[in-house]
Amino acid sequence: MASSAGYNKMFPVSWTELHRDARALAWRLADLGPFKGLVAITRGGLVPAAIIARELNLRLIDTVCCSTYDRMERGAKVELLKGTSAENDKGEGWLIVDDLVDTGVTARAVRALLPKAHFATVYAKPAGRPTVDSYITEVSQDTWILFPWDQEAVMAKTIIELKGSQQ
Ligand SMILES: O=P(O)(O)OC[C@H]1O[C@H](OP(=O)(O)OP(=O)(O)O)[C@H](O)[C@@H]1O
Ligand code: HPA
Ligand SMILES: [Mg+2]
Repeated sequence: MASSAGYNKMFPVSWTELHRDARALAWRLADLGPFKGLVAITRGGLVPAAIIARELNLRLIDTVCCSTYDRMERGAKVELLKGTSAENDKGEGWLIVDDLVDTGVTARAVRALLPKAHFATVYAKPAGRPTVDSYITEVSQDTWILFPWDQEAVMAKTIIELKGSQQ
């Protein structure tokens, strides 16, 4: 059964902010390498991975393909759709990149495949924080991080309309 984690705040992230935060993560990772290559966790890890690979001059990029959430609903388990050749050496010397860690279930599943890799996310929530090695920005557990690829421009409600809908 799917479970909803009770998100009641939105933290919208723009393309510019995501680029800045991914570059800040790359600065931190630059002192921890060199890495053999980078494993991006699809799909959310793909954009930060491209930015970080550029900054660290990594050309060897692989993916672990998995699916945990359907929109804002968490599924019963992490579905692993594709692994990586980095598993041959348990991920030693590899960098894993994802957009965020929330509950940590995705990170734990990928760590089981690549226990020796360095796991980095741009954003982290408290429950998942212990499962990653590096991150840049922490947000509270009841916050949904709204990535730029999940946003569209719409006409905002006025304050009077918003107040009216609360009455
Ligand atoms: O810490 P967790 O509770 O496991 O949540 C974090 C994971 O959930 C999201 O992926 P999602 O399954 O939504 O797929 P997507 O990357 O394709 O959007 C996000 O990109 C992380 O990979
Ligand atoms: O806060 C989030 N934002 C986007 N995707 C997610 N997947 C788990 N938590 C989140
Ligand atoms: Mg993901």
